[in-house]
Amino acid sequence: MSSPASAPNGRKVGLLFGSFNPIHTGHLILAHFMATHTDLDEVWLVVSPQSPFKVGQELLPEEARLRLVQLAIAGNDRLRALDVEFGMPKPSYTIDTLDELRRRHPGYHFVLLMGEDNLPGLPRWKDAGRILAENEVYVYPRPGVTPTDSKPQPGVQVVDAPLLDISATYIRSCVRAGKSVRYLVPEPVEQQILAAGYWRT
Ligand SMILES: Nc1ncnc2c1ncn2[C@@H]1O[C@H](COP(=O)(O)OP(=O)(O)OP(=O)(O)O)[C@@H](O)[C@H]1O
Ligand SMILES: O=C(O)c1ccc[n+]([C@@H]2O[C@H](COP(=O)([O-])O)[C@@H](O)[C@H]2O)c1
Repeated sequence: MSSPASAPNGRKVGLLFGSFNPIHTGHLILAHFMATHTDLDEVWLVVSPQSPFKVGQELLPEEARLRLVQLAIAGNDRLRALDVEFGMPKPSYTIDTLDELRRRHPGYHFVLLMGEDNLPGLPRWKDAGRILAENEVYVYPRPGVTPTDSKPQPGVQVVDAPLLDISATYIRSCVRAGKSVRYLVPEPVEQQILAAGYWRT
């Protein structure tokens, strides 16, 4: 990946925005891969209280989702969990958070990360033109996305990485059915899901 022109001193940080309902091994492999196989120094996982595209869908409270993210990334000094959107208006518009993070961390060079399934919908995001003009986007491939769904765009790079057919939807369906999610989520996340009775009660 090319070096940024605008990061003379700052660290290059990837931002993975998500509902994380719950975080799973797909997110973790994506985040760690980006932090270690690209020019990024670290990856921050930004927990969104309310995705504009998932209004009305079942969501654990944001604090519970953040806790699961914190449990999942404990001990990985390349990854960090962010609750910056908790105090911002809902739904959670990524352009507003990018502006807020740039205000808070002027020395950092941010890169937007996403799974390939999000790419076709990106033109419909708030201020999509500005998002693409102001940010590099690194995309992790995802099963089920056909190449015609994601047209090449300047500043958008799809990394070459192992496909991970894991989704939060699938994790929730397993938990609801009383099936094990061992290895699909980290062990502390599984324990917390079971202890709290998420999607069971
Ligand atoms: N298995 C995966 N492969 C590649 N990208 C992924 C994968 N799982 C999640 N992502 C990406 O992580 C980001 C956050 O995803 P999100 O929290 O919505 O998880 P999800 O598994 O897609 O959830 P759900 O199944 O509830 O829609 C998005 O950019 C999404 O594309
Ligand atoms: O800013 C937008 O318009 C926008 C539209 C759709 C999704 N997003 C963000 O993208 C992230 C992943 O969204 P989703 O719907 O795949 O969970 C989440 O953080 C959302 O807030 C942002």
